[in-house]
Amino acid sequence: MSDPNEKNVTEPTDTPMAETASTAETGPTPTVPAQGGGTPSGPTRAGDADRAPLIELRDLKVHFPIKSGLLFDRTVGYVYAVDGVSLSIRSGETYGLVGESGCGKSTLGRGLLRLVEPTDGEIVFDGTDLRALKGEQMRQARRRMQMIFQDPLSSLDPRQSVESLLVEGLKAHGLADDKAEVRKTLRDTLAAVGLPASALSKYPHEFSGGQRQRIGIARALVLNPELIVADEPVSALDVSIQAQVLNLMEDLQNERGLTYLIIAHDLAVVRHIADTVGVMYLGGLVEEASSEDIYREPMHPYTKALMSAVPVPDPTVEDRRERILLAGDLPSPANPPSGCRFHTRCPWAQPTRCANERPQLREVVGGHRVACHFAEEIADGRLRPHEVEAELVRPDDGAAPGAPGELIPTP
Ligand SMILES: Nc1ncnc2c1ncn2[C@@H]1O[C@H](COP(=O)(O)OP(=O)(O)OP(=O)(O)O)[C@@H](O)[C@H]1O
Repeated sequence: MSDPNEKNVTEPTDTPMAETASTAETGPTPTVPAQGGGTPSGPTRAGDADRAPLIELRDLKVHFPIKSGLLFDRTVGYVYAVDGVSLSIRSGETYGLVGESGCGKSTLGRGLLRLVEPTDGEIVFDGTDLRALKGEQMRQARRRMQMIFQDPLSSLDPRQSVESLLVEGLKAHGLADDKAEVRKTLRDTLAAVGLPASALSKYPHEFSGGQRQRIGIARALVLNPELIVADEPVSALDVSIQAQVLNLMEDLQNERGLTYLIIAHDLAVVRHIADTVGVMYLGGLVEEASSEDIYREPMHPYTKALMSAVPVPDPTVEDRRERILLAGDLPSPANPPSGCRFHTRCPWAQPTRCANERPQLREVVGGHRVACHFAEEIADGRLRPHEVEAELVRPDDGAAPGAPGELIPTP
């Protein structure tokens, strides 16, 4: 094992090292055998509606108890981090989950993998209810579902070499007995993420941010999973490096038929990589559609607000488009608003119904699901926005972004 402080490494760059690696280090997939069915072979194109769901969440809830008392032995309430989410991800699909910080995205990803124990609901993975699995069965299932974390430096133990980081997972699943095979798997996995075999003897701090994330991806990949949950996989990276890592993820998906749940607060990150996008607000899914549909015509007021905050490269379009500026913070998930959770910030909220009745996620137009009582009326302009706590800036009203614009009273 090499000395972690040894400085005989070339200056890290984010250019994939595969470009300099020998051809022997590129190409083949890991040799760890797949267990169980469900892995599509060869390239897959998501958007293929005929494909069976690889994973389905049914009314998933993750509530964290709030403890009080001297010994923290009294439960005085709950943080409703995920509060009744149903979604399904087809094999080979990329599902992008977006929403403001604190809306429950990470908890959903961790709950799906049972890294936090759900309070209620079902997680059906390749036809099996994961919540019914125990011990060894759950361990076997977990090999098929891996996670990539946001900050590779904090998720990788700095005292472990890359080899040790990668072997760890294989050992945990009893797949590290055949030394020659392990060696080959590690080299192949590194090559797949664009790193040379020489990286095995190095330590995380010897790599740049993009390369560390490649190690994080290799760590997930070494077990030859079918589903990868990537929690903010590029948000710690420079913008120029983000595209490289996202392209790598896309290539790996095409080569291995991977299914992704990609969690991101940045809409631009999921726009090009996701087939389906789900928008979360305060523990619930408020909108879900194909990436194309949701970016072309967001229907839920919250999604409209999120989208309107993303700058458009064309200055003419940028100057003319409508901005919905959400005022106020996300309400506490320990004390969520009644009825529609967004009604306290919604410029289209209507008296009584929005405050009293929680809207279900329902199909409003083909494949486009929206949790809003008034989605149709908002879409066709029958309902106009008004000022509640949000401010609407209309084009041509001379108002600078951030200033209140012309307000249209509710009829
Ligand atoms: N272990 C925990 N115990 C108590 N509350 C928690 C725990 N984990 C998360 N929460 C709370 O659950 C809510 C949702 O958090 P979560 O991290 O899932 O949101 P997020 O959308 O992923 O945001 P971020 O991008 O900031 O992580 C937050 O209010 C958070 O404080």
